[in-house]
Amino acid sequence: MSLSKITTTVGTIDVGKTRLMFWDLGGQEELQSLWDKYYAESHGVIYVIDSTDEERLSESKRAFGSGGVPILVLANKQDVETCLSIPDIKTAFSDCINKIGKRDCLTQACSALTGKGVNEGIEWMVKCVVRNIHRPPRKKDIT
Ligand SMILES: Nc1nc2c(ncn2[C@@H]2O[C@H](COP(=O)(O)OP(=O)(O)OP(=O)(O)O)[C@@H](O)[C@H]2O)c(=O)[nH]1
Repeated sequence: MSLSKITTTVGTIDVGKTRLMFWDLGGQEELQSLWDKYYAESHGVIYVIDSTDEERLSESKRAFGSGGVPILVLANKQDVETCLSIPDIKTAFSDCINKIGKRDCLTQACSALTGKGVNEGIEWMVKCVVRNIHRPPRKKDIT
């Protein structure tokens, strides 16, 4: 595999007094073994789902990791008329309930094209992370 496929991009966003650092992890199956290393140091996980691609939903489901940090599912491309609705997506993910467990989880409709719904999702994540400040990620588990 070429190195450029593994490299992750990092971005930072300040929301009030909170600074969020993002790692963009590739979704390809051969990269998924690396995810656990990132999960172990993360305070939250955001899954960006393509709401127009029903076939790849099952792929996203397989990628759903277990753990204790909040999960934001951003159902992207909601501007496309034929997209899956939020109830459809929630139904598709209903068998992931065991992996979600007791942690916070939100499925938020959004469109990267128009920007709609993105802020709502990020603000929700900030609230969860700040509230969990005494519940840090599983850093000790890193091998
Ligand atoms: N209509 C619509 N198109 C979108 C939206 N978000 C992304 N796209 C389009 O979907 C295509 C893929 O977008 P990318 O941002 O390259 O997706 P990606 O998952 O980051 O792709 P990788 O480069 O493989 O990681 C592009 O043609 C985008 O313009 C959206 O909210 N609405």
